[in-house]
Amino acid sequence: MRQDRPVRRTWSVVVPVKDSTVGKSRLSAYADARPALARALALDTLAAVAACRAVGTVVVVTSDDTVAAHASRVTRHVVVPDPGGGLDAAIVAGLATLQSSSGPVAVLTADLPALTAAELEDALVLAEAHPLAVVPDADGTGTTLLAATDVELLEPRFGVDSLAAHLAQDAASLPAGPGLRRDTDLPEHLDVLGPSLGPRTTDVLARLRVR
Ligand SMILES: Nc1nc2c(ncn2[C@@H]2O[C@H](COP(=O)(O)OP(=O)(O)OP(=O)(O)O)[C@@H](O)[C@H]2O)c(=O)[nH]1
Ligand SMILES: C=C(OP(=O)(O)O)C(=O)O
Repeated sequence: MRQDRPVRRTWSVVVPVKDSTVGKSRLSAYADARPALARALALDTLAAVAACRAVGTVVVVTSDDTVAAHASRVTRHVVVPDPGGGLDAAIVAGLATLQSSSGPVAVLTADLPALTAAELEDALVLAEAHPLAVVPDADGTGTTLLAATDVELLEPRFGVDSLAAHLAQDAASLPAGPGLRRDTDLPEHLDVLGPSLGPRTTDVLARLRVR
């Protein structure tokens, strides 16, 4: 039973969130609702992270005012301004706030609206056994979680074909639940997740339906 299992290690988790006014451009089929949807994806992801027993500090790297305001109100959350320069630069800025003494560190993308705290805990417990570990996205080419037992071991190579790049660093590939694997880049990814979507994403999509 997961609830009875003691959590052995507490992870710091870095979550990069692109400004919703420009992020999730591949969801442009949602037209003027895309920014609200991008924000909802991030807030549903962050809710699961905040509820995860294996997570201590959460570092949110963003220039999105709404997401930053939300994160700054949550205990154990730190907001780091997005330095510009893209995803890996944002992650590196988040990692720079942590030290070796911080313990194990993971990077999680913010487009996982069906993620559950239990799925994240399971992956982090598995990751304890490896210096570096990766969770492949549902397409089998990207990365949703990159985890290291020490911050010094983390060299993010997110973007196109990031799974191959992280495996080339000798990251162990971890099994994971569907909410942790299905990043939502395209409208059909939201359709696949359907009833598993978090409440904020579900709400945005429901409002669109009654328009
Ligand atoms: N802080 C920050 N986060 C980023 C940046 N680029 C991507 N991200 C985040 O990284 C995660 C994965 O990136 P993508 O799926 O490519 O997201 P995206 O760039 O918003 O989406 P597209 O415009 O459709 O490519 C998402 O949660 C984004 O919010 C960036 O430049 N800065
Ligand atoms: C950022 C990534 O991919 P995507 O743009 O497909 O979400 C990634 O998998 O590293």
